[in-house]
Amino acid sequence: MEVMQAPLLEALKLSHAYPLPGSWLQKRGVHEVLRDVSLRVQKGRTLGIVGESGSGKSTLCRMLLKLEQPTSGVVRFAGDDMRTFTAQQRKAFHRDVQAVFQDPLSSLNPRMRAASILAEPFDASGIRLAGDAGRERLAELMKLVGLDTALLSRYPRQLSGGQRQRLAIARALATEPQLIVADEPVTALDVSVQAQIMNLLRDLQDARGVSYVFVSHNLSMVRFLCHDIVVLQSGRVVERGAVEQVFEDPQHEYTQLLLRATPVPDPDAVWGHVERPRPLPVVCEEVEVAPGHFVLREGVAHEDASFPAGRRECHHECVVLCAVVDDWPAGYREYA
Ligand SMILES: Nc1ncnc2c1ncn2[C@@H]1O[C@H](COP(=O)(O)OP(=O)(O)OP(=O)(O)O)[C@@H](O)[C@H]1O
Repeated sequence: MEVMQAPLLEALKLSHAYPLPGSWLQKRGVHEVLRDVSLRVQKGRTLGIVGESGSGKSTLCRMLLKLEQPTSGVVRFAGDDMRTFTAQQRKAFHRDVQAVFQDPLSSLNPRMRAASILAEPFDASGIRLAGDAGRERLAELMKLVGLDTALLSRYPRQLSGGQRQRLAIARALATEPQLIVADEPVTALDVSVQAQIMNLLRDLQDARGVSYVFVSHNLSMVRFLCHDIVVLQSGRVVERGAVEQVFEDPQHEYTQLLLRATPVPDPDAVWGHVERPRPLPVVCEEVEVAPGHFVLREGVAHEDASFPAGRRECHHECVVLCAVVDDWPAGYREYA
């Protein structure tokens, strides 16, 4: 049985398909990106989403952030179905759920100084920041993410990559959100800065009880930060459960493959080998192999009109993470 604590955010059987080029008029052909994805984010906990490039992680994040509509399925925040949000619920949602993306240069307005970037979420929530109290609030945010207040007058391009991502995190924290969806927040950073940002995220969670959805290719980081994990292959959840349980006893061969490709601090290990996962069977069903630990297994065939006719296997280019770990920073062992 799954732990029955009311989730902060819940996705139920989310599917998403993009129309193939030229298909609007002809009404045929879709690129199915996600299929029947279910997940839960608990209060004060972190859910990791992993999977190869193109498996649908960012699309899933956009749907959780209400930036994109699923083709079918439901997302609930604090028990409320996003499809039927009132204007007031929508406003509260955009205050309570924030995002941090991979590339802060493209997510931060290049024409705004750091102070205006941090003040923006307050404006959007109708909170007036003025005078000393306003300056103090911005200084508090900067301090929270370990940035010097002198940087408030800088433009994003005048900050280092690590400083920019700290600023993006500060902006996400401005409205005191309950959930931050972080889509590969450290991937674009120098490896030595990655550990600092990972520690910052964890400290912020300890201090503020914020929940995270954390997307990463790096399973060591997922193990460091996340409590629960969802493994995506070709847009389907092949395994989900508590991080420790899934890492200690991975049941799906794709999860096993990802874990084999994860760097471990073993100087004798040979890295750089790429293993390709087998395509998912056409018919699958989710099985609970241990309490709260779910695995996608080959299921019994049945007619499914919504599935593109003739499709037999995943059409993504499935390339598994290839870990080249010559230059791991000294802090790496903290993740292991
Ligand atoms: N707007 C779009 N229109 C059509 N196809 C799209 C669109 N956005 C994404 N896709 C396709 O959906 C699939 C999933 O993309 P997505 O970006 O969600 O994957 P991902 O797991 O986040 O990949 P990565 O790890 O490389 O960021 C890909 O095949 C991608 O080409």
